[in-house]
Amino acid sequence: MRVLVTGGAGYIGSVTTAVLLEAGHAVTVLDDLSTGHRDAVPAAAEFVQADIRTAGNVMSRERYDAVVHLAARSLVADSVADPAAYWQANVVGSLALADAARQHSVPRFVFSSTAAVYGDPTTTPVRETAEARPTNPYGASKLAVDQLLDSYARAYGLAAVSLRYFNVAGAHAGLGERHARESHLIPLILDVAQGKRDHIVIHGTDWDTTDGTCVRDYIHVADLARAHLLALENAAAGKHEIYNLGNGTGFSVREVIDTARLVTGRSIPALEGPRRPGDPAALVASAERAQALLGWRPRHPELRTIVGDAWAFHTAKDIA
Ligand SMILES: NC(=O)c1ccc[n+]([C@@H]2O[C@H](COP(=O)([O-])OP(=O)(O)OC[C@H]3O[C@@H](n4cnc5c(N)ncnc54)[C@H](O)[C@@H]3O)[C@@H](O)[C@H]2O)c1
Ligand SMILES: O=c1ccn([C@@H]2O[C@H](COP(=O)(O)OP(=O)(O)O[C@H]3O[C@H](CO)[C@H](O)[C@H](O)[C@H]3O)[C@@H](O)[C@H]2O)c(=O)[nH]1
Repeated sequence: MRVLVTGGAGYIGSVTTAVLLEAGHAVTVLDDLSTGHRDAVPAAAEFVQADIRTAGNVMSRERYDAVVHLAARSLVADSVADPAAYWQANVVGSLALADAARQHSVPRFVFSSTAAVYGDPTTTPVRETAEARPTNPYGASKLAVDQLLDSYARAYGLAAVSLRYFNVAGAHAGLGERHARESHLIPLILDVAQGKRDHIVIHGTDWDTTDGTCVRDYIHVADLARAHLLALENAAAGKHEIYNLGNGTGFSVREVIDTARLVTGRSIPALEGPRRPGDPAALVASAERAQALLGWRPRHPELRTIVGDAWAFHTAKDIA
């Protein structure tokens, strides 16, 4: 397939591009480089620096079999402070992209949705049938696009898939997480291990969890990228499928810090801070649907491997 990957210069998009290329697909990356890096785009991919709202230009030059849409603004706290930017980039941008795909008869569309659409779920592990009640504009903007794709599949025959990622971490093929403004737990912990930050602040120790800190389901970025490949290959015309993607095991913030201490052999000082507004106590995926319908099986489910691969990338990027 010839695939247009939006956000392919970003963390998950670059790894997904690498995995699509490894599988023999041809890839064009469309990215405005707002948070991504030109040197993260695998050499075998074509690169176009542009906003998703202008994707029609790229589609009029070449026929695509699929769009894999990862480009977005994705910082929860940011979305609370500046919701207009999130509705604009994530909803207006995705609408323009979906309309361009429709106009240019691109049959398949795979979208990066998020566990954040579930808000603070009442049952765990979270299935796709759980009620979607996002607690911030970021999650709401992603849910709006899920709904948009659902209606486009029904009305226009689009083969659409929303992949609801839980907490993505790790590295693959020399590609990993390097955001100028980092908010994610694992890269921040590894910065502390490297001595770039003095300590990690634990956001709340009074949650209703085993050790009082928040619990999350960490998924290896290579496993997630493979899910995109399977989603593309299994997408069916006129249908919108939703898949939760995680390992089905939750780790507390303290457990993640302990794992990073083991993996890195560094002490990693941790301070206890207040809760971060908008955080749910626990988010653990049921990925049974992806396993049953896509045949997806995580190859790297161990937290130690996920943190170890992130650490290898984290240390290598300084040498390069
Ligand atoms: N990282 C996670 O744990 C996680 C979890 C759930 C969902 N997601 C979703 O996965 C996707 C990728 O996340 P990531 O962590 O790789 O983020 P990232 O910031 O590393 O990548 C996003 C990429 O999109 C590009 N981009 C942003 N707005 C654009 C626009 N208007 N036009 C063109 N390009 C644009 C950026 O330059 C960047 O390269 C996002 O949609 C995010 O919401 C991420
Ligand atoms: O310095 C930190 C950073 C994070 N945390 C805690 O670590 C856990 C993980 O936090 P992340 O910021 O790494 O990720 P989130 O769980 O906030 O992820 C949410 O936001 C992501 C986008 O940023 C994805 O969309 C994801 O699906 C959604 O659940 C949370 O309990 C958070 O409070 C800390 O204790 N200290």
